[in-house]
Amino acid sequence: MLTFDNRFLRELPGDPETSNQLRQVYGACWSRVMPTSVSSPKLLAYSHEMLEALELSEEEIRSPAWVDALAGNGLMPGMEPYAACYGGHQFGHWAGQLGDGRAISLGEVVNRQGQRWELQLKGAGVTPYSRMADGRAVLRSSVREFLCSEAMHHLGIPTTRALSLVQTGDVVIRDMFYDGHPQAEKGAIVCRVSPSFIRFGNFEIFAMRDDKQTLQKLVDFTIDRDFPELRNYPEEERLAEWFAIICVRTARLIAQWMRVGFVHGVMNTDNMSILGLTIDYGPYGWVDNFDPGWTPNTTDAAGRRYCFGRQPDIARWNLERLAQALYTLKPEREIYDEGLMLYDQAYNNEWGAVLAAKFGFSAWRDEYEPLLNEVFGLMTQAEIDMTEFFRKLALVDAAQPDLGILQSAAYSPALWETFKPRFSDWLGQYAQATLADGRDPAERREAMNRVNPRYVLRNYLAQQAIDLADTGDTSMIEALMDVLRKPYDEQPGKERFAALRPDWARHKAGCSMLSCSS
Ligand SMILES: Nc1ncnc2c1ncn2[C@@H]1O[C@H](COP(=O)(O)OP(=O)(O)OP(=O)(O)O)[C@@H](O)[C@H]1O
Ligand SMILES: [Mg+2]
Repeated sequence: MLTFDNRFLRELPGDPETSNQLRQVYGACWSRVMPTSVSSPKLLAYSHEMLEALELSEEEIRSPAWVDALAGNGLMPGMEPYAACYGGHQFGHWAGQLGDGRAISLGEVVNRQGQRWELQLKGAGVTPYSRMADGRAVLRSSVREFLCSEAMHHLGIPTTRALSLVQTGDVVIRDMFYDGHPQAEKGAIVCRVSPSFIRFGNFEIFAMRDDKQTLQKLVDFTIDRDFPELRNYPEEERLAEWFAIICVRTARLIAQWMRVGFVHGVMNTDNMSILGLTIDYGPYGWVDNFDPGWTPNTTDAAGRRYCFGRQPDIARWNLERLAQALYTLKPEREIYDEGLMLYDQAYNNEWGAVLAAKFGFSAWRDEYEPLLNEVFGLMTQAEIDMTEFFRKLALVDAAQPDLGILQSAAYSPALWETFKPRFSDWLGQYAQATLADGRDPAERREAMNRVNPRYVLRNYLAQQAIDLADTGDTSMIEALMDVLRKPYDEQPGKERFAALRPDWARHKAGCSMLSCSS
């Protein structure tokens, strides 16, 4: 049996109304709301690692009572469902009240080690924050959220987690491309888990409404619950230090996304975690052929606001919005200028370290910059697979560099032929720099393989798992969970999960273009 300690609900002001009727909620951080029941829940998958963290057994999670709870059909003792109130800047514009429109928190579990894990259903029915939508999620987007949450964790990237994936037995109507062709899809619910689901937007909403009292309460609460290192910090300096920590954590997060080629797809401020975790796996994607301009999100295709290469700038822009909100409490510009400067610094340091590690250098040196810019440009023009390129680069012998090793990362034989001479020049310079660095070759290779994953959740792989799951076959979900558990290991026999995007997937929906309709 789990121990619940629902601090968010207990310590923060709430909405007195308990119906799920659509409304603007003022002066409250949450609204109590019951999940809407579903017709025939079926547990499709669960995370063993998350079970362990929660101290739950497989037997328990498979039990009818737990499956019901994970589907929104019942509650386990201690659960007190609620939806949080938040706002957000979407695509650069203030969007007003958003809130958990289809996410419903069940409560905060504290395990025997004292770790706090909030459980949250995504797709559990309408809440006061559902706006025009149905509170539900489709199987395809739920499979993607479930798999990627755990894959990111195994890659060592800060993220919200996923405990379970449940099919509801009900259909959900979605117009996937917003082109007037709505279709019935299978409904599903993911149970997400995180120490905190608080977003930048939770603070913004109160600042925008000039509700300083609630904002102050939320800030104090967040620091106390989620930033215990600041509890004994002198009160006058606490807010500044807190903002600085958020900036640094965000910088680290984004540098890690860039390291593995993860593109979030919708970096609105309501999708930015105060803890610097990856949150909201919607129209995200993994870079196949390296391209800083690539965005997986069809809604973003024209402006490319959230494309791969802009993520560091967008994160900073989002931090500026958080600063703006906190300014209403403490109007001292220096606090925020200092924090944002720390963001720039932390990002540059972290990114330098990431680049050095990816290319196998013992440390970052500014003189590497032109060399790396050159190869990034070549990779973009020649359509080179990012993941494969870095794994193969580790095999290059700096004493006798052989360009042939890298060829398997090329999508187009014709482009490879065209760019071969330039790659060859580049490889010569890179080999020189590697020799000058003087690292032991075996150590270099091993270190590179610890930061350059062999296996990532390639978009087409997730789509294959979805297509099978849609027929009732969850074997590929299992297979992917298994291989992505050790993303940096070679895993003989699993090579197919490292294969480059096949041609059929190049422009297929779900494989290179993702819709926000989920
Ligand atoms: N089907 C839906 N029903 C109700 N509200 C929705 C639905 N889809 C999205 N929303 C709400 O729209 C807002 C923005 O959507 P966004 O796509 O960022 O979120 P999301 O994918 O639902 O969730 P989260 O950020 O919780 O992972 C949020 O307030 C979200 O709760
Ligand atoms: Mg969201």
